Amino acid sequence: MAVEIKIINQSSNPLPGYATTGASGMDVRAHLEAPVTLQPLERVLIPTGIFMEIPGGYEVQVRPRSGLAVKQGLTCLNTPGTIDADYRGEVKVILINLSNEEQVIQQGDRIAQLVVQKVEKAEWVETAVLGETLRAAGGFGHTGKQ
Ligand SMILES: O=c1ccn([C@H]2C[C@H](O)[C@@H](COP(=O)(O)OP(=O)(O)OP(=O)(O)O)O2)c(=O)[nH]1
Ligand SMILES: [Mg+2]
Repeated sequence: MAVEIKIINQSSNPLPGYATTGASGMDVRAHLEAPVTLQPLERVLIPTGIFMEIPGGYEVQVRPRSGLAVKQGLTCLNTPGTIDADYRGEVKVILINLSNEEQVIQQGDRIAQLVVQKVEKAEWVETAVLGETLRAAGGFGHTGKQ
């Protein structure tokens, strides 16, 4: 499926891109004038230098990269981040350091991945009665119990 995304890259970074032909997400890079250091449990808003025009009916999700998570304890705090189709500001990534050591983000580091998704819009239809199911109101780990 082809989705047109307009990206204005103000940095010297390459455009976000799929690392392999089968990749779901395009890796996106930090756009920094100086390295950013995160103390344990510190969160920071990292600019990417990119702005985009997402077609109506789509969104872009900002997701963490597993390599950063397992090696450095860095993840996106609000995962998946939502880039709305009508957003024209700079895409930013909220990173948090969940390791117990200081972590440094350098200019050009691949900090997250962008996934283009179709968005369905729903309308509420008010009703007094909901359809019955076996699960009913059970949730939050209620299955599999004796
Ligand atoms: O990881 C993210 C999440 C959001 N945004 C930008 C694009 C998005 O369209 C806008 C608003 O995001 P969201 O709806 O998640 O935040 P909010 O707290 O509800 O803010 P708003 O009231 O502006 O919608 O912020 C990012 O750049 N990165
Ligand atoms: Mg919002």
